[in-house]
Amino acid sequence: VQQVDGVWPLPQQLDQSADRNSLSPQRFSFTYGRDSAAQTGCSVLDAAFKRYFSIIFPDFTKGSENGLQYMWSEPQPFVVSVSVKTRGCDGYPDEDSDESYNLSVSEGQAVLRSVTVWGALRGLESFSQLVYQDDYGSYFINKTEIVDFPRFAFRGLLLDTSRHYLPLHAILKTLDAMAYSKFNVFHWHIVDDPSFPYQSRTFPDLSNKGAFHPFTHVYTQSDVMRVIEHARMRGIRVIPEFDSPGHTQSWGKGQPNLLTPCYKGDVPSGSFGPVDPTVDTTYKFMESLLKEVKFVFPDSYVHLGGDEVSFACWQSNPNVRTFMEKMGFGKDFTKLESFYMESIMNMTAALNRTSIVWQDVFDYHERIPQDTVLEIWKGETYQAELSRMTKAGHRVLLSAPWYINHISYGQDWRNSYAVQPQNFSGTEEQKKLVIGGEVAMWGEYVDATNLNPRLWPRACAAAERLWSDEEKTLNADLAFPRLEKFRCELLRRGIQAEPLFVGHCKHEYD
Ligand SMILES: CC(=O)N[C@H]1NC[C@H](CO)[C@H](O)[C@@H]1O
Repeated sequence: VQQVDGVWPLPQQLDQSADRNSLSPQRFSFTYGRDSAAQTGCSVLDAAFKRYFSIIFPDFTKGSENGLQYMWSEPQPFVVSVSVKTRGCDGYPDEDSDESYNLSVSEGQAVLRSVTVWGALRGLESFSQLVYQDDYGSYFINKTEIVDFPRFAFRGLLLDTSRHYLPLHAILKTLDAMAYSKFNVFHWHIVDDPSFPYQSRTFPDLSNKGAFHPFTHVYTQSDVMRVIEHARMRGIRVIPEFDSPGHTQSWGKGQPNLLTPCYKGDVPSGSFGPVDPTVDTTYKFMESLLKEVKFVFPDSYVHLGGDEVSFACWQSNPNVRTFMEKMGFGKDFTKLESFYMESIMNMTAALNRTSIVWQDVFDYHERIPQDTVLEIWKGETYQAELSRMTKAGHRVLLSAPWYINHISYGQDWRNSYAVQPQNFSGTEEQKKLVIGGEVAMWGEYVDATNLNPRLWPRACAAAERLWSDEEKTLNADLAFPRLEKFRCELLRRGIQAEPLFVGHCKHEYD
């Protein structure tokens, strides 16, 4: 059995030898190193030990001697000893979490050392990918040395639960698959024009009237807490996005007088536009909503949106025009958008949260708090945008070339793989302001029936770009066999990942 270079994304340093050890589930265990700051009782790692045991040995349940019969030798014990420098088992991963780890696999044992439990999770994932089976089902692992850490700190994946509702299990399964590729941020684009599935405790009518259905197509507070905890156990941050002032049609169903009434001539047309930025009630509403978001979502970042605001409705409304005059904005509606966005970014800062906004906010030359992160999504000229934004001293996230809701025939993972997020004209300081990137799976044509095959393994290409060393991962042809193997591993783990090209897997999806 020739073992293909075994870990996706590629570790910074991976040395594998041909020496192989047999493993037997009966004699395999994860333990805490004597010098580990985390010991039994560490919620994140106790759960990870169980989870990875069943990932590695899916057909074996502890204590059932009906495991694989050994014809020729008494199984050797194999112990994985995990040592973590700082405890922090009950907290949340954040932008500064150290995810580095070292893994040394030798005869009968593996030693995994990391600074935090989040790094230990990354090491356990790599360890799990090193184990393989021969045709008789016996388990093996080769002698291996790994020194690893992520190239970028922010490695995100966006799901849109407004264009189509995604059942909770689909979100949890996506978090599982994200962890397999070492993604560490779940960008939950939770509401938008078509539906408002988030069940707000402050404004219950938002989902009562704005969801596709008030009972079956909502995320209750306990659903949201389950997502956050499931993510935490995998070292994944959850960053919610409440996108405004555009993309808010569903908000108007449950919150009267929030949206701008559009006019036809000098009478309301009956349709509504972006949030009405001219009335105080709007800012009172947004402040209450953001206060709730702060208490429900522990991450110190919140995404405020700010994309695709159409000015036509504002323009048609006489009250808005009066407001523009009063404020001295003249006919420039980007000034009105800026006024609104600056207000809610300042509200967010006052709530001790850092905001992320789409690039439109920057493109409108708005006054943006220096620590606000800008997310690039417009495909045409993202390199120029990277230069402009980092020149202005902002941290940026690159998503534009990773809008994988766009599909085509053939191996389009190669386009994602070819992206170089720091390949733009700028100083080294500017390059450092690229904190990472994000794969987007917008939901116009996606729901639980096609989410997984559309996401996986195509998202894995960006995962390697965001984790691995740039120089060692320049060649998609060299990556292909590794990604093919990883795709088969995803199938074995129950992720319905579509094929990259012609071929087969030992464990086909069933
Ligand atoms: C920031 C952003 O991407 N805004 C919109 N742009 C097109 C997308 C589909 O590709 C979605 O409709 C999304 O809501």
